[in-house]
Order: sequence, then structure tokens, then C-alpha cells
Amino acid sequence: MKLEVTGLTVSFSIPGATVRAVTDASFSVRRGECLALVGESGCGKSVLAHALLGLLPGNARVSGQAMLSSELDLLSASPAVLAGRVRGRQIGLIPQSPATHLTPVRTARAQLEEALEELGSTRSAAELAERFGLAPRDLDRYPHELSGGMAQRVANAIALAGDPELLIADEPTSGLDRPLVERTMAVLRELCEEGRAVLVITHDLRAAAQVADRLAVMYASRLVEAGPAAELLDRPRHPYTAGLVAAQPDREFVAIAGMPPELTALPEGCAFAPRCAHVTGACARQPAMSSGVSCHHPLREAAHAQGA
Ligand SMILES: Nc1ncnc2c1ncn2[C@@H]1O[C@H](COP(=O)(O)OP(=O)(O)OP(=O)(O)O)[C@@H](O)[C@H]1O
Ligand code: NI
Repeated sequence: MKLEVTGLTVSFSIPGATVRAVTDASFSVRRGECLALVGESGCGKSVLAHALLGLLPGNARVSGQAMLSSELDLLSASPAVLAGRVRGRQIGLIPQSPATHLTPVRTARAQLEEALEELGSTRSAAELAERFGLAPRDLDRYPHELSGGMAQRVANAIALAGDPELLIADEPTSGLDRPLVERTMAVLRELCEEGRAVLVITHDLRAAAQVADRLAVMYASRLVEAGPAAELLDRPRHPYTAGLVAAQPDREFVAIAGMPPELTALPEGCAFAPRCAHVTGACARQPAMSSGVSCHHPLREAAHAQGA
């Protein structure tokens, strides 16, 4: 199993403007591997995930290719194929803000059991729940009786109901405290050691580093740097990656000054240039992605050839 995404581009038409949410994203993730997609709020991470699963609304325009196991292009597959063969079965999605996806009038257990039945799974609700640290009695609660963290864990369990080979986790630790973040990341790691492919979306670089083999850094709709996780954290090459690393509580803890551009008004050149301490005249042109970094003046040479 391998997911191979090439040139994924998504825009939304809104009255009087176009939102360019994902621009020319290329990356791959294979079985036994965890890729973390990191970037600030609003940079296009969830839209990218939803594009892969055919979950975008009608005002979206999608182009590019996303080959699953070299045989199915997720971006041109029919809604019936995506619903009947892909979602839940080949690709599990842990949605962002899971509480909003649970049905208010039914217990967590009923919803988890329904997912298991629909997907013809032989696993039990209790077994899946236990994996994410939920007690059986938690399953008998209704969504409004679940804390944010519990709802998150129920959603994580539901995503695994169909035993998918690829798991996409969109902010799987939001609302969880540090011990639960660690536990969730450890479970994601286990899932990938078992031979699944895992794509984790997060703005928590520390959590990403704990689970991911490789990181892909997204800024203003584009992937700007990708490579082995440890290398990106120790020796970031894109000034934006360096800024994210420095903003971590266990590092300098200094946020990057300024704001990302509006996705309705992206510049022609490098979108990070207005916030970049190293900006040059060349930055007025869009830098190409080259050996894992998209920057006219990377902070250092590539340690070795890197693929996204
Ligand atoms: N249906 C839509 N129509 C227009 N714009 C949209 C639509 N859906 C998302 N967007 C815009 O696309 C951009 C990317 O959103 P996305 O949800 O992917 O961000 P994100 O990186 O996941 O951030 P967060 O960390 O906040 O979840 C945002 O500017 C958002 O407003
Ligand atoms: Ni998101």
C-alpha cells in the first residue's frame, strides 16, 4: 500500500474571490510509515485531507493525482467508489473536531458498533476503545456527556473500525492533555508499526516529531519543506520551518512575527517572504521544490537527497 500524491491543488469559489487552499502538493506515504503534515491554522491541511477522501463541498475545484496502491486515483474516483470502497475501509479518517461528527442522540458505544457492523468488522467496540484509553463505561455516554478528549478518543476508535491500511488523523490530539497526547501518538506509531500507513495532520511539532518518520511543512497552501523528521527539527532548511522549531516551548519559544497571507490574495513569489529575515530579490519568484525544500536561500545544504 502506498499513497502517492502529485500536484494536488484545491481552490474554492466564493463570492468575488477564489480561495487557493492547496497548491501543487506532492508527497507520498507507504505502509509502515508515518508522515506528519504540519503548519499553522488555516494553511490548508484539512482541505488537503478532505480532497483525498472526496469530502469537499461543491464549490471546490480539485486537480492533480492521488494514487492509492498505484491503481486508484482518489481525485478522479466516483463518489460511489469513494463511499463504498475507500472511506472507512481503505482509508480511515480521524476528523478534526470529532465531537461535531457524533450523533447527539446515541451513545458512543452504539455509534462505534454501528461503524463496526457497517464495515463488516469482527473487532469489538470495547477492544477498539481500550486501545485509545477509554473505559467501557465511557462508551455508554452520550456525546454531550463526553469531554472533548473522550470524544476525540471515540472518533479515533471509529476511524479504525474498518481496519484501514491508511489512516489520516486530522489533529488527533486537540483537546487532549500531554499524557493523552503521548498515548495517542504512541497508538498511531503502533498502528504504523503494524504495517499501516499513517498521515498525521497537526500544528503540534512536538507531537509530530514523536510519531512521524517524515515531516512535510505546509505554509499558505504549499508544502515548503519535507524530509526525515529528526533532520527537519535539528537542521531546518526553510526559514519557516526554522521559525516553527524556534517557536516550540522547549526551544526559544519565540513566535514568528507577522501573519500568513490571505489565501484569496497569495503573492506570485514566495508567500513567506514578508515574514522572512533572509528575504532577497529572488523571492519575488515562486521557488521550486528542490531536494526537499522550496526556498531560494535555504539555511543550509541538504544533508542528503530527500524525497517528499
Ligand atoms: N468550503 C470552503 N469554501 C471556501 N473556503 C474554504 C472552504 N473550506 C475551507 N476553506 C478555506 O481553506 C483554507 C484552509 O483551511 P483548512 O481547514 O484546510 O486549514 P487547516 O490548515 O486545516 O487549519 P486548522 O489548523 O485551523 O484546522 C482556510 O482559509 C479556509 O477558510
Ligand atoms: Ni484543519
